[in-house]
Amino acid sequence: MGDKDEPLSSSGSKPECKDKKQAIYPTSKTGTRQRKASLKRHPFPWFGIDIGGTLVKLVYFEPLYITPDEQQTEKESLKTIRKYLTSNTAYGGTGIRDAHLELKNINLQGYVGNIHFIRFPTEQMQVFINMAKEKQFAALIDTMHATGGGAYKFEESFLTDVNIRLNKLDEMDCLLKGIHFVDHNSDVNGHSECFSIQNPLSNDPIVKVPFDFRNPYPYIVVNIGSGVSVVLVKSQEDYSRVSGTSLGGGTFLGLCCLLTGCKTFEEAIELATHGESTKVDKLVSDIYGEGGYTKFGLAGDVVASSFGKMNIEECRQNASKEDLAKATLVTITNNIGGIAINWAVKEEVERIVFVGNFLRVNPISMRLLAYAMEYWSKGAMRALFLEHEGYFGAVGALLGTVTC
Ligand SMILES: Nc1ncnc2c1ncn2[C@@H]1O[C@H](COP(=O)(O)OP(=O)(O)OP(=O)(O)O)[C@@H](O)[C@H]1O
Ligand SMILES: CC(C)(CO)[C@@H](O)C(=O)NCCC(=O)O
Repeated sequence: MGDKDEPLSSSGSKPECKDKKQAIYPTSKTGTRQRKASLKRHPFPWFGIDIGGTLVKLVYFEPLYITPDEQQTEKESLKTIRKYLTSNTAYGGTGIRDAHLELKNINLQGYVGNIHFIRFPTEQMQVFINMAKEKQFAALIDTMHATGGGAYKFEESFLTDVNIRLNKLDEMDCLLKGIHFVDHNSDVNGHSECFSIQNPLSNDPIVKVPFDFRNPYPYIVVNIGSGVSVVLVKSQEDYSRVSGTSLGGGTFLGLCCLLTGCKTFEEAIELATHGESTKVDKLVSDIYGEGGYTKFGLAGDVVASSFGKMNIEECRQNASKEDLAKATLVTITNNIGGIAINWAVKEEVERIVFVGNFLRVNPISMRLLAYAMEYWSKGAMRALFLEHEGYFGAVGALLGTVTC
C-alpha cells in the first residue's frame, strides 16, 4: 500500500475501445481522450453493489485512462482503493475477485476501463461497513448505488457508520439492465456471454453453444439466488415477476449442511458430484416396475418422490453423504426447472435464461435444467445460461451509478 501509482495508461496510449458504437470521445494526437468540458461525471470510484440474502456482489469499474488533469486531482485514497481491488483476488478472509470474469476495455460514459467482479458473504456485511468507515470512503463518494434486499436492510448502517447514502435500485430492474449490458459488451472480450448446452446428459465436459441474445424477447429469466424469482420479460421496458419459490440456492446449501455436515457451497457441490441420487429418491420404476407409467409418459427413471426412500432404515444406511448431497441438488434443481417450464408453456415463451450464483461451479444443475427444458417441451424450448451468473444485479447498480 502507499505505492507510487503509475499513470493509468502505462504507455500513454489509449486502450482500444472495440465497441465502435459506444466510442464517444475522439482521441487527440497525444493520445489524450477528449471529453466534453461540460460533461459532469459521477466521482470515481464507480461501484455497483448487490446485497443479496447470501452473497454480496460488488462490481468495480477501473478506468484505464484518465486525463492528466484528472490524474493530478486524484486523491491518494482513490489510488489505494484501485490498487487494492485490482491487484488482489482475495480480500480479508472471505472476499473473492472472480478474475476469470473480468471484462476488459469496456466503454462506460466515455471512459474505457475494466470491470471487476467481487463477492463476499452477506454475513460479513458489517465487516465491510467497518472497513468503508476506516478507509474513509465518504471522502470520495457520498452516494453508492445499491440493489438487493440488503440495500434496504443496511441503508441505515451505511448512513450512520460510513456517512454514505445508499441509492436503492430495484433488484429486477438491475438484473435485466445488467444482463443486457454484459451480453452486449462481452462481445468486446471476444466471447459469447449467452450459451446453451449441447447433449446435456453426456458424461463429457460441458459443450457450450454460443447463443445470440441480441433480440431475445420474449424470454423468461429464472434468478436462482437464496430464493428464486421468475421474471417474464416481454421487452426492455415491459417485464413482470410472475412467480418465485423459496426452495432455492439457500435451501440446497442449508439442507446439505444439515444432512452432510459440509460447511461451504463448494464442498456441497463436490459431494454431489460423487453421489447417486437414486439411492435416496424413489423413482417411478420403484413404484411401477421397469416399464414406468407409460400412459402418462412417466418413464421408469423419472423421480417419483424426492427423498422417497429415506423412510426405510436400510436405504438410510446405504445412503452416503455424497448421495444425500446429490439428491438435494437434484430435488431443488428439478423443482425450479418444473416451475420454469410451466411458466414458459403458459406464456408461450421459448427462451428460458437461468442465472444466479446457485449455478456457480454447478454443471450438474445446468445439465439437469438444460435436459429438463428440452425433454418436457419436446425440443421446443431452450435453457440458456450466462457466463456472469450472479453478477447482473450489481452491474445494473453500476449502470445506475454512472448514469445518475
Ligand atoms: N461461495 C458461496 N457461498 C455461499 N453460497 C454460494 C456460494 N457460491 C454459490 N452459492 C450459491 O448461490 C446462492 C446465492 O446466490 P445469489 O448470490 O445469486 O443470491 P442472493 O442475492 O444472495 O440471494 P437473493 O437474491 O435471494 O437475495 C447460495 O444460496 C448458494 O446456493
Ligand atoms: C426475496 C427475493 C426476491 C430476494 O432476492 C428472493 O429471495 C426470492 O425471490 N425468493 C422467493 C420468494 C417467493 O416467491 O416465494
